[in-house]
Parts: sequence; C-alpha cells; structure tokens
Amino acid sequence: ECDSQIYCSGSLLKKIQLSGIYGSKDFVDKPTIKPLDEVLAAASLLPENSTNDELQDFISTYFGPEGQELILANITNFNSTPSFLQKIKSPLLQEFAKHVHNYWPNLTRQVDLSFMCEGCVSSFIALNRTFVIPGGIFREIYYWDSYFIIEGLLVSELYDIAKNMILNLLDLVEIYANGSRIYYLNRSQPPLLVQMVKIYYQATNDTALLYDAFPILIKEYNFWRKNNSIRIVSPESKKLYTLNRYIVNNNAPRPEGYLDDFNIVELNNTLNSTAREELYADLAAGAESGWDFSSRWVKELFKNSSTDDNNYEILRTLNTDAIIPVDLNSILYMNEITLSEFSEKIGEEKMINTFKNAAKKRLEGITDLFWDEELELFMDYNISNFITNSTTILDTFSYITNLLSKYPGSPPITLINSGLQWDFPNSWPPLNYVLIKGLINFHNYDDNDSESEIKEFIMNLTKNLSQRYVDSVLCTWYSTGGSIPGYLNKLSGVKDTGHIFEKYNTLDLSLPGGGGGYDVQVGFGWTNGVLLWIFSNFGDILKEPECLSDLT
Ligand SMILES: OC[C@H]1O[C@H](O[C@H]2O[C@H](CO)[C@@H](O)[C@H](O)[C@H]2O)[C@H](O)[C@@H](O)[C@@H]1O
Repeated sequence: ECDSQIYCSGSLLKKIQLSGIYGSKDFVDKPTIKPLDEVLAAASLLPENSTNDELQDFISTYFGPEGQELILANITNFNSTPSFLQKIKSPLLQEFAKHVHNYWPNLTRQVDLSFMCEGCVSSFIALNRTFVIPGGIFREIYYWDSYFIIEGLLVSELYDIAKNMILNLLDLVEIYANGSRIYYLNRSQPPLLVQMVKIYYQATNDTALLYDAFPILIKEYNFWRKNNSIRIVSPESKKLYTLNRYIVNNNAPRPEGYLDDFNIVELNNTLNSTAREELYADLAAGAESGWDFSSRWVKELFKNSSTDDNNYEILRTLNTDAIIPVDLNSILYMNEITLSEFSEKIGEEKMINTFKNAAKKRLEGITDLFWDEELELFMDYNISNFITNSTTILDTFSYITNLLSKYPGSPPITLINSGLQWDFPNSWPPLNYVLIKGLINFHNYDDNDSESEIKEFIMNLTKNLSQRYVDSVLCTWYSTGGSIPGYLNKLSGVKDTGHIFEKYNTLDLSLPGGGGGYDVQVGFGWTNGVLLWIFSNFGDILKEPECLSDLT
C-alpha cells in the first residue's frame, strides 16, 4: 500500500488534482526537485483556497517534468531485419511491418535517477532492467499490456528485452501492482504473467528462467486464490465453486484519476458514506480489470450514451466486484494448466496434479455458471440482484461473423454505446489478439470429430479478423500522415507523420477509438505487439487495405 502524502493521499494531492491545472495522471508522475520535507513544509503554507496561479508557482518550484525518471534505453544487438519480415508477401505491408518493428527503441526505457537530489521523491517504482512502455501518458510498465508487447518483442527477436520485461514483472509480484508507480500498488491487472513466461519459454527454451520464475508464479497464483476469490453455489446444480473476481480494498479517488473519481463519488448527494466507499472500491476494481471503464461493470443496462459528457452518471452505478468475469476465470484456468505443465518440466512432481485438479474444478465452474444455454454464449455471472449485462466479443463464432458483417473495422468490445472507452464503438488490440489466438488454438486442436468444413470456416474467420486488424492500424496511421517512401505517399494537408493508437473505431477504418477519462494515446505498445504477431502468423496472405488511395 502507498502512504505517500504527495502521490497517494493527503490535502496537497487533493488541492492540486481538484484544481484541474494538470491532467490527474500528469501531476502524480512529476518527481520532486526539492527534498520531501521541504516540499511538505511549503505545501502546508499554501492558503486553504489557493488560486491556480499559486498552485502553478508551487509546482514549478518543487516539481520537475513528468516521466523524468526514465530515459530511452540503449538497445544493443537490434536486428533491423528479423526473419518474420520475409514471410510478408506484400512489399508495402513488409515496409509497414519494418516501420513498426523499428519503433521499439522509441518505447524502450531504463531508469535513470541521477537527476534526483538527496531526499527528493517520485512515484516511480525503480525497475532494475529495461522495459517497453505503452506510450503517451502511460510512461511506466503495465502488467497486462506487457503480455501483448512481449508477443511482438519475440517476433522482433528482441529476446533480451522480453526477458527483462518478465524479470521486472516478477519483481513487481512481490508488491502486486497494476503498473510500476506507487499509486498503482493497491491493485493488479488481468494476471497474464504465467502466460508471458510460457510464450517466452516456447520461443527460447530458456529453462533457467522457468526455474527462477516458478516460485514467484506460485506466489502470485496463491495471492489470487486468497484475495480475489469468491465461493459461489450454482443455483442449478447446487455445486460449490471457488472462482475469481476483480476486487480492490480502496476508499479514496485513484490518484491518477483523482478529479473524475472525486466528482463521480462526491458530487452525488444520494450516496451515504458506505455507498461512497463502495463506489471508490468499484472504480479501482474497474481499473484492476483492465477494462476501465465499461458498461460491463455497471448495474443497469445502458443502451444509449450516458446523458452527461463525463459519463459520471453511468459510472455511479458501477458494480464491479459483484460481477464474476468469464475472462478472468478463463485466464486463471489457462494459468492452472500452464503451471501444471511447468511443474512437470522442472520436476515439481507433487504440483502437477494440484494444478490439474484446480483447472478441472474451475472448468466445471466456468461451464456451470457462465454458459448460457439459451443464448449459446459464455456470459459473466452477476452475484447481485441485477441482470447480467455483459455481451462481449468472447462469444461464439456466429456472433463474431455477425459483428464483422455489420461493421467495417475490427470487432467492437461491446455493443453498448455508453461513451466509456471499453464500450462500443471501440475495438481493443488485446481482445483482438484473444479472439484470433483462440481461433488458432481451436483450429489446431487435434479433434477427430471436427469436420474439415468447420476447420475451414474457423481459418477463414481467423484470417478475416487478422486482415481487419491490419486494415484499422494501417488506415489510421495513413490518415494521420503516415507514409512509406517509394510505396505510399503522405496524405496531403495532414501535418503529423502517422500515429499508432491504443484503440480503434469499428465504424471507420481510419479512426482511432475514443471516450473515457483521457485522450486516446499513441505509441502504442500492445497495438504494435499484436500487429507484429499477426504479421508473423499471416504475413503470406495479408493484403494491402483499400483505404490507401495514394500508392506510388
Ligand atoms: O490513468 C487512467 C487509467 O489508465 C490505465 O488504463 C488504461 O491504460 C492501460 C495502459 O495501456 C491499460 O492497461 C488499461 O487497460 C487501460 O484501460 C491504468 O491501467 C488504470 O489503472 C488507470 O486508472
């Protein structure tokens, strides 16, 4: 837990964040340039109702620019022509893939605290090794983003950086965090570290890492079992299951989202103090889910946009810890299977069956509680009185083909246009990856009963989804000024030089996603990771998108 009187709680944080002179995340990412005791002493002299000018003066006297603790890392042995590029048939797509591959150095960081004075403080958790950040305001390592980034790094043959990412995250398990900032210490994110070790091991055969990682992975697994689990009796089978949910012990605004959280909770005079605390906890749990925020976590089904611009109204009905998410439990099921396999590899005989049995039990729970016979979909399970309202792209195949026939872009994350960023019309890279990878696994599953017709259908769907993803990323990059000398001219009248975004718009191939509590960010770690992974799998069949009107 974080007890910083600057970055996590206290009157100074409140005063500055409520003034709105900086984006909430920008302020908490500023290191001090004077020792902590001096900063706090000066803060205690600030008038109760400080003006913005007074606050601005105070900040420029005592704080440096955000993100100063990090410098670009020097990447040795960067291979500018990794072998996956050869698999890409279209020369233009090959050049674009090269551009994305060459972008890694811009997102790779190392810690440099040499500028900090004696006694100065910062919210950054010093990591020992290089790492890749998502980009934009996301200047630190993020837990679940790292899985998708690592997929890309492996394709780019940047094995050392992939390993460093994993080692950094293994260090962070000790403190269990959403990302490497002290204000992220009270929550995690979708637990994908076991899977990061798995894909890294599959690519490198680095057994030594497996041995080192194993006890820490067990520690993380036990943490989820103990802290975020819930026992549920199935209303139909009457069987008892232990499953997991996102739940955070928190009763204050998230420091990096202070202004919004404060307004959502405190500007609503219908809430008593218990309800206020619950709402703060649900906001933090929404961030723990990685889907911050989505109609998926609210009490009522909103079919249309929220009536206020900030989505405060809809967020006041958050109910995150009452929803038992099908994807979190699927991740943990997958982790149990993988931990059983790891146990076998490193000779931890007793653990092999422990994890096998845990996976078996969880699978029973997943099929009993989440499978909706009538809809033929896996749904989240809601333990409160409210109806389950999640309709996500984790659904069945026909559901996906239906979505693809309706919208030109990659599949939307939900069908509810709430104005929240994890809702329609946004399409998110991690979920595109999950869909495609799931279909590949299904296709490769050695099942004699599967007819070749079904396998062909699955393969076509997989290729279609991959093409859509490439189209969205490339068309939006092009519409924001991206060009490739000799292949693609720059769109006239556009000032920028091409951006890759954190999310996309399913309604228009040339637009990024939007909504939510901050502006759409560019860079972008997981988008690039998933893109390179798609290129390495389907480079031979991917086509140039039709949106590219000015080919040379
Ligand atoms: O500052 C607001 C929130 O930002 C993060 O969430 C979003 O960006 C992350 C990095 O790409 C991503 O992991 C997450 O899924 C996004 O919704 C952060 O994780 C939140 O905790 C934070 O409150």
